[in-house]
Amino acid sequence: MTIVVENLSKQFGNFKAVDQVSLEIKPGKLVALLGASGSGKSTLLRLVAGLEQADAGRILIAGQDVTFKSVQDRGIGFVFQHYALFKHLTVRENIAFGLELQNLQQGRKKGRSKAKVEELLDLIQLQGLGNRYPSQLSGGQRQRVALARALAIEPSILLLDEPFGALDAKVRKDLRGWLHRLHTEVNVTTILVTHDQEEAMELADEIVVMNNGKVEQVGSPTEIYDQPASAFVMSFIGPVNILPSSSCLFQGNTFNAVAPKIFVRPHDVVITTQPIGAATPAKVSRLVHLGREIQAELTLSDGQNINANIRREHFDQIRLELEQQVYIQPKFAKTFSSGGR
Ligand SMILES: Nc1ncnc2c1ncn2[C@@H]1O[C@H](COP(=O)(O)OP(=O)(O)OP(=O)(O)O)[C@@H](O)[C@H]1O
Repeated sequence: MTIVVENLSKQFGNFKAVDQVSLEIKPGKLVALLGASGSGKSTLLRLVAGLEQADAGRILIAGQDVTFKSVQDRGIGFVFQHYALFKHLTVRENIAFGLELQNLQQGRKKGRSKAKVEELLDLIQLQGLGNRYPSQLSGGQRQRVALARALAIEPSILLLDEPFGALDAKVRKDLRGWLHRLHTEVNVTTILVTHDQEEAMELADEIVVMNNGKVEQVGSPTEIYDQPASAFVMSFIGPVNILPSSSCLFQGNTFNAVAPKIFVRPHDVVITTQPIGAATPAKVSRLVHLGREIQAELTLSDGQNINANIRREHFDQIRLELEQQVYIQPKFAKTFSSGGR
């Protein structure tokens, strides 16, 4: 179902947590709200859920104005980082919980949930663990059960607030792959709140970058990375060197712009061991081995530091060493008219 948010605002005291946000989320898409802590992501999600009341603006779900509708009337499934499973219920009972409640409300017989619960156990790949209690599961398994519980009522929208936030990096990565497959299968319109840009890049059809309660940019992961709309987006998504335009790196090349700051991605810094063209001399001050890439910290003659990422094969060819003199050139650089806000 399409979700439309129009000029939505929410204040806590004098603090604008969500400030005139407008968005359109297309049916079946997975959209990530990405931003630093305190940027208003969770508040926006809670407004869509109906857990907070907006001060101004409207929320439309499938064309219906739900701004003043209760949580129950919005047909939404939630998974929060700290929204624990019921400890005294088994996995099966946890998944069935919302369904049983629905049966009760709609005057239907119990039992109806059985087949649905088995189907969901299949979907989350925990077929053998239906009779376990939450304390007998790993953190990743618990979050999968939480997702199955949210999906059980066949929500028209799924809202996920840092669903893998408390888990370690390896489990998070596995669950990301799993959530991607699950979303392709059930295809429910989903909003995912995360502060993890890798998670957003990997999972989302579209990313909404938030900053200070406002939307900085909406776009596909590629658009956000390759065509950042602002200095904030460029520095928030992916590593970047931010240098004054007076830096010696830009003398003698076309990147010497009028903007006060110039942004260069570490993989756009070309390193050679011999002087070529307008390349600037620099010294290797640190080498960090990141597996397939090596991060070289280089010091320019004006004392500025700049990071360059070098692919393993290239590194093996040029064989850099600490304190070595090299020559660097930006392959690509970007400026913003606001001057690096
Ligand atoms: N109930 C509340 N009362 C007062 N201030 C609040 C309340 N809820 C949120 N805030 C404030 O609103 C701002 C936005 O909070 P929100 O939780 O939406 O941010 P977030 O981007 O989700 O951050 P995080 O990633 O840390 O969860 C924060 O400064 C927060 O302190």
